[in-house]
Amino acid sequence: MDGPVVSGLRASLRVPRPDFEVGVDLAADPGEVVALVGPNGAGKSTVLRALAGLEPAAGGSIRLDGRELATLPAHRRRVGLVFQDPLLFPHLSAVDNVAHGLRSQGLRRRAARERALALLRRWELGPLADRGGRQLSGGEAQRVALARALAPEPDLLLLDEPLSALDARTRLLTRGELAVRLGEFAGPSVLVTHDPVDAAVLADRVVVLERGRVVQVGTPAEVTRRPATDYVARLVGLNLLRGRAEGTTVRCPSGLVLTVAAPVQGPVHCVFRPSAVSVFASRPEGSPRNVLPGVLRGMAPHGDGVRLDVQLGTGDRVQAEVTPAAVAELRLGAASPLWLAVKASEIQVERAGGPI
Ligand SMILES: Nc1ncnc2c1ncn2[C@@H]1O[C@H](COP(=O)(O)OP(=O)(O)OP(=O)(O)O)[C@@H](O)[C@H]1O
Repeated sequence: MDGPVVSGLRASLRVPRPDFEVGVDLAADPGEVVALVGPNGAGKSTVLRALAGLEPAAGGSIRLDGRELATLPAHRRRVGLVFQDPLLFPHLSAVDNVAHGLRSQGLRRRAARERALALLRRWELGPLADRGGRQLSGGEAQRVALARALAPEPDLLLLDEPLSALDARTRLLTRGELAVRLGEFAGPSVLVTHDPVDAAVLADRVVVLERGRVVQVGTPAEVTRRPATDYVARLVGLNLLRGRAEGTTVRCPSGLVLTVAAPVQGPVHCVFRPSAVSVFASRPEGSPRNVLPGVLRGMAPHGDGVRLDVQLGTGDRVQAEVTPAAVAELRLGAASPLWLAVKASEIQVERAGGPI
């Protein structure tokens, strides 16, 4: 007898590659965003392509809301796909690109166009609707590609480096929009990325792959605090604090208040590198920076420096990176009280998807 239907994605994949076999178990609940990260050639795209049905798997299963996808051809899997290249049809307008996916589901031309247009308008992309694929900027094209993937209301969304072809400013804006869309999407999403900020800001859970194997799974905060390998430590070594912005003030649920350089409104993630955190034994004087009292909870070598795990008075955890000489000078030991300082200009502010 079959067991109860498990909603979400439960995949167990085996795909042979020239140097190794990709063997990955992957789970994603409805509404959950799982980031697949790892070095070049680790097998991330292979996993995504196997889920989509674009790569023949040697074995295993892909269960989505209790349905078995592994035996279905790609077009019957109800999977939305977004790649690094938006891959829009250049001879079709933005609205017809979005309508294309709906038509392949059997919707008539007019109905598909109407639904596509309604979606573009809802996403404030209405003014782009009649532009051809070639008349869109990289960021615009990627937003239209996301609309095309989500318009048919897929059961699973797969994104392969969706932001990596964009320049830094466009990436920031598009990432904010993606965060909102992922927050609205009811199904599971799997996101392949090289960018630790993407993983930190967009993902509920991070799965780290190395040479075709899962080496770590956890929330961005867990993986940051206890990286399983040096690669993971380098990749995810970022501080991430969620809060609500009003101008240049960000208030976190813990009571922590941060000052940032650029004014924003609404739910945000504040991201900063451990190397941007200065550490003092006593409160630094006359500084316009964020000055935060805390207690040392852990210390580990990291490259040429030392990574400190500090618990703030508000309970939030912050990683700081200092030189071994500074550790000696500050006389740091277990539970040492200390002060952290972070310049407002060092804090990258990213729009978050959900309410805070
Ligand atoms: N179509 C293919 N046939 C055979 N081997 C492939 C194929 N595509 C990729 N490979 C090899 O499989 C391994 C995994 O590649 P894959 O593209 O999945 O890695 P990745 O983690 O996505 O890498 P990157 O971050 O560089 O995109 C690599 O060794 C790659 O050279």
